[in-house]
Amino acid sequence: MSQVDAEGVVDGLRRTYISGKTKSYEWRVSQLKALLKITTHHDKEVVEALRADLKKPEHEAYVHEIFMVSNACKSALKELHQWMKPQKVKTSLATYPSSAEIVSEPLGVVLVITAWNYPFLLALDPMIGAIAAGNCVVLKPSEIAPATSALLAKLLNQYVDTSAIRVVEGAVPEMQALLDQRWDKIFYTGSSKVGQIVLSSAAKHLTPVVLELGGKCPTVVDANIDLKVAARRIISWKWSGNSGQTCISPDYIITTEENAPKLVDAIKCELESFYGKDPLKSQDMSSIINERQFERMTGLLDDKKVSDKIVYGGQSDKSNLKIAPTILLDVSEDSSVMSEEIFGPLLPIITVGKIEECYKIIASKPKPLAAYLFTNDKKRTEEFVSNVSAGGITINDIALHFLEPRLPFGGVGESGMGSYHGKFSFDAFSHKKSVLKRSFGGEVAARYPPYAPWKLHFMEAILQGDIFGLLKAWLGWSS
Ligand SMILES: NC(=O)c1ccc[n+]([C@@H]2O[C@H](COP(=O)([O-])OP(=O)(O)OC[C@H]3O[C@@H](n4cnc5c(N)ncnc54)[C@H](O)[C@@H]3O)[C@@H](O)[C@H]2O)c1
Repeated sequence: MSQVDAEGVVDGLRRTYISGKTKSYEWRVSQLKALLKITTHHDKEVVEALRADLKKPEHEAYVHEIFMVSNACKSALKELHQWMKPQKVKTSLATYPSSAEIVSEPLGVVLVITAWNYPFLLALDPMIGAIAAGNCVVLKPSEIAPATSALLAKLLNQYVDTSAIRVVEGAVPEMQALLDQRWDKIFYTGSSKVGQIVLSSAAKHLTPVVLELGGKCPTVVDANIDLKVAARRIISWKWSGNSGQTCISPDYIITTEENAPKLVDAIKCELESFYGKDPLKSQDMSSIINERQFERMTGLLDDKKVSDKIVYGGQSDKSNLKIAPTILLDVSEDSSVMSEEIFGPLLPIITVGKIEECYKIIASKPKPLAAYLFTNDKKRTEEFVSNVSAGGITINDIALHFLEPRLPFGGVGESGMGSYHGKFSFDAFSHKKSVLKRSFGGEVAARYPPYAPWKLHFMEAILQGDIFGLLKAWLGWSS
């Protein structure tokens, strides 16, 4: 796509937006229903595309992507009317007599850029918010998941109103052409490195952004818990979560020296019950997305600082781009596996004397997208929630805050800015317009010149909502 093509796409959408078509409730509902149809009429094709891109098991394709998109559509369809309603707010003495409301208005023409790891979900989930809020949208899927990118382009062209919703496939040149345009919002999911490129391009036009980035998500495992349940839940969003290629997968574990061997045994035992003795042959685990990521992952294991720390797994099969679930015990803090986001099937365990030492380790790294704690101790839970700054937290499970549509999903610090899901998606793509209405009554002479001391006292009392002060000023008393 050339610069001129990108300009053409945006100009076309801007004309549609100005026509006012996308603002109506009916248009929004029709487009959300079209997205829902994609999930119900073409689910098998989506499963096939995800298998081609990631060897994603059918179960994960449905649970982590297709059902998530259809649920988000259904909940937007159910709640849209309510979301669109102006929200009445109380007014103060300063504006008396008046009424006030917050009106949600669409932003205009928005760009949604997505990552490859959940290429169906991460494309359509933000789009649901953008459409519900009444915007025109360009979707740029990830070229690194080409089968899903092509399917999204085909299905969206077939189902949605292409005068308002467009898909632009491609890689860096297409991204650059798109980023050179003026947008009313950019919603980006991906790495921090590209997030910086997006943010600096957006700055040229003062375009607001949502950045959904990654980071190293810590998982703290306390003593005296049900280790079998904890192990199963950790596995479910580490290896069963796209082979660890998930932004909210546990990146590393912190536990006590005493607890570590028991935890390792529990994870090993559950891994074997899930994937058998030769996990490389299991059909229930995704592959690594491509050779570049495969080499990066095996490179992390070849690091001298970690190669003798493998206590489970470590096998790989380049021809199938598979890496076995791998546990590393007591890796050094300055190894690459502990300094960069792993985003794959390796799980380092850091041991400490006392569990409270976890706070220092977590705080020594950039703020993560998610943090997890397994404990039976209520005080420890409160302490963790108060001490750990993260995009979101789940206690005694992994990633479940992501599934809860009434919770905002997003990062903090280096893990991102802004949030979405449910009503938060609608809000992410809306401007909250303040509207105050008055009649011609309620004139107050103190507002206007010629100014006088009593007028100043009067205005001070009005702005502070001080009725007694108002009376004093009115009657000419000074304090
Ligand atoms: N917060 C979340 O919801 C979330 C979800 C999934 C992934 N992630 C994060 O995303 C990262 C992995 O995703 P990724 O590798 O697809 O990200 P990426 O940043 O490489 O790619 C994302 C998008 O940026 C484009 N892009 C790539 N290089 C570019 C460049 N030089 N200039 C302009 N555009 C470019 C790609 O075409 C793609 O559409 C991980 O860090 C992960 O934690 C975050």
